[in-house]
Amino acid sequence: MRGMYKGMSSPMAGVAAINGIVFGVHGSIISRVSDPDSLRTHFFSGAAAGLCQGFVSSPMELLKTRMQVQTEVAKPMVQSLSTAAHSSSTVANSTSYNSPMDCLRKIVTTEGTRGLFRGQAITLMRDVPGFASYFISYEWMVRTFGGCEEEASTLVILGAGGMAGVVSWVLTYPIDFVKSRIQADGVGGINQYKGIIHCLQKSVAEDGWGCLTKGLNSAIIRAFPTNAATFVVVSWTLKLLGNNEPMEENDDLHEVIVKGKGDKLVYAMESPEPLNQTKPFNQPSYPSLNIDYSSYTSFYANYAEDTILERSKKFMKPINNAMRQCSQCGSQNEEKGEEYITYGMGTGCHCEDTWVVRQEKLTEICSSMRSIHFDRDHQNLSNSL
Ligand SMILES: NC(=[NH2+])NCCC[C@H](N)C(=O)O
Repeated sequence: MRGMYKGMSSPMAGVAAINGIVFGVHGSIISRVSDPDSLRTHFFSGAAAGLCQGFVSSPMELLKTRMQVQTEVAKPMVQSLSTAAHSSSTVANSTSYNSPMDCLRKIVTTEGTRGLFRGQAITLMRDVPGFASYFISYEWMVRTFGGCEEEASTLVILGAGGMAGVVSWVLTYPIDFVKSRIQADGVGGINQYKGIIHCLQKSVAEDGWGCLTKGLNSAIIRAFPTNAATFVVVSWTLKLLGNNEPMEENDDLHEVIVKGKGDKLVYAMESPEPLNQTKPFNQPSYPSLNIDYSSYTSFYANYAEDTILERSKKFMKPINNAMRQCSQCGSQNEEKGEEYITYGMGTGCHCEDTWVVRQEKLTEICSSMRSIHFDRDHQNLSNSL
């Protein structure tokens, strides 16, 4: 049994490093852009993640490919020569590797440092679209089948992650095939292919178009479970680290304001109507808050309402949690953040006390948002604030 896991440690370290880059780059782009929830954002941050990891995965896959082809080509040769010429430097240098490190050393000595980047361009050609399609399809599936990422069940994440891997490999497999041939070529400086196009032409001429999907089945069988597990581990880890927990109110406020969403949220929170209905801006929803809506009109005219809703949902969580239990009658309110936003601050509980606390909170939050907004953009709002 142990033999089946031989040589596992270096690929394992490699996969960890690559996934670290992939999810690190993707996640940090998502958290910095103004529309983190759009599928387009996931597409482009996936592409960027694919680009960054490509510089690590290409040399690593080169070593893997070289280690694998030597088993097919060189080992019998080495074995048959083992008594006579095992020490012969030509054979040892060009074809037989004891370990990935040994392989790396031999590539550098025979092909130079540049040799390590054989197949670099085509790896990027595979991985930029590969990871763009990976993330956009994952995101799309999670939303379609599981509501939103924070609510999606493990089963949905497993399915969406697995399918994202499959989709990305089906789309990029022919490129991967050419990449593998290019990386297997050039051992000891002898080149069969002059470049990507030449390799493609030669392969198709010799083996037919069908060769471009050779091995696709095994790639799919590998991709589903690997990527299902990857996404589950990533989402569990983020949860453990508290990424999806409602943030401290002020952190959340800060985030929202720094990203320039404060004004939108003020509106989102103060609007008692569903945001997708048109509401006359100059009618106060909460007279006690004394907000002059007339000055808001120019601001809200251009807002993408789904963005407001998405952002607000997250923002409302802490408030929601704070308000969930009515302090007067002790009843639990089950509303989701979305409802608070869509229907203003209305809840199932109409206790006077709940209402007062809620309104105080709202006033407090609105005013801190407004004062910061005021700093950012005095021309328009200064009079009303
Ligand atoms: N074609 C791609 N590169 N797709 C991205 C999927 C990457 C994923 N870690 C896998 O190896 O399955």
